[in-house]
Amino acid sequence: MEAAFSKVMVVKIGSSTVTRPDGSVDCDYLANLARQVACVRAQGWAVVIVSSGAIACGLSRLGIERRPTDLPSLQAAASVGQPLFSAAYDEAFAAEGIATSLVLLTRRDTADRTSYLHARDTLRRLIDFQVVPIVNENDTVSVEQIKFGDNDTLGALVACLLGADLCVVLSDVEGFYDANPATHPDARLVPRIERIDAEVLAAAGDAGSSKGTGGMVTKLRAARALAVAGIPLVICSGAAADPIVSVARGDRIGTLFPAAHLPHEITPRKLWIALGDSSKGSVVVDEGAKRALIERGSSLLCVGVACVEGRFSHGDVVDIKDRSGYLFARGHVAFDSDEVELAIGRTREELAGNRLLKALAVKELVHRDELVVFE
Ligand SMILES: Nc1ncnc2c1ncn2[C@@H]1O[C@H](COP(=O)(O)OP(=O)(O)O)[C@@H](O)[C@H]1O
Ligand SMILES: N[C@@H](CCC(=O)OP(=O)(O)O)C(=O)O
Repeated sequence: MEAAFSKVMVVKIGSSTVTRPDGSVDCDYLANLARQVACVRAQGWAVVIVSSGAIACGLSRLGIERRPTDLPSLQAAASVGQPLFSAAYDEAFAAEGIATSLVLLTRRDTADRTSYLHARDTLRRLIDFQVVPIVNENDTVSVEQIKFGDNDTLGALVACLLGADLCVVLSDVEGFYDANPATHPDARLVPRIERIDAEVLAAAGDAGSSKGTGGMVTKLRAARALAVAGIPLVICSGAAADPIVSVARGDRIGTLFPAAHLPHEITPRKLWIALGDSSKGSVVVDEGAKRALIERGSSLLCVGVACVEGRFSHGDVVDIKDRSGYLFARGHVAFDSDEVELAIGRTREELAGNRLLKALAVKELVHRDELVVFE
């Protein structure tokens, strides 16, 4: 089949944007969305949509006004809402002559590299078939501890998976503000963020509505992974006039997070490490280790560890933070947390001189090939 598209855009749409205040599917919004997608497709963009809203829609259909807090109720609501959503998407896009498909993913799928690559191949083939895939988390079977929970991470993951050219997050705010606008009425929109540092992260708050789940925190985490992946991200209001068409045209709306120009190459496998699985704990490192990872692209050794948080096992993904709690890297660990704790406070020589602890001195805790640095 002849390639119909030259670029790929992933559009993430939040629950508040795509549902009415009562939680039902906003069919007028979907009709407008389909028209915009048809417009950018005609300009060569393949579009993949990551849409939230199944839970809100299911609760509305079940007549449940207050969002439950227990997982089975939310999962049951998603099971009711997802087919309603899929049907509404299909109808809206069919009016533009566009076929849609449903792709439901869980962390379990994306944490496993083989399943992750299969998801990529399927999405690519759907694009070849000129279908607009509608992606969501498979909430009905997701297990709490390993849920994406928010679709911002899932959107970034899909964009990285496809090596997208652009990711757009349609939210219920105009973009990223220098403080949470829900609690700071004088907060100002920031049109462009070159680097997501600790100060920027500190300005991000939780979701402002009862429907949204991630707020700005998860959007910024997604933005960091996208930046290292070389994929620009725009966060803008889903209620703006034709936001997808505007962003595709290069209009300055919302907040742009441009792609980072890193000195080191980031492989697809590293992007999978950044986003595929949830972290099982954290490793807090000293300044020397932080510099070695960022400036020299070194592996992380146990001697650089100040403390560990949570319990993790060999092969798990962990967050890597500095002493102030600033998360700057992620990677697969080669030791269990109990083993790492044995190394804390000991010099490399002490470890090397101890028959039982020697491995902690010589083997990397996180090998550079298993490490993704967000700086
Ligand atoms: N610094 C910030 N800038 C903008 N919005 C913020 C910020 N901090 C927290 N928020 C909140 O994040 C919300 C958007 O995230 P969320 O509720 O998850 O919506 P969505 O469903 O669009 O993903 C905003 O409505 C706002 O209340
Ligand atoms: N997977 C969930 C979406 C999770 C969620 O609420 O995300 P968001 O509205 O983007 O903050 C659903 O479809 O209801």
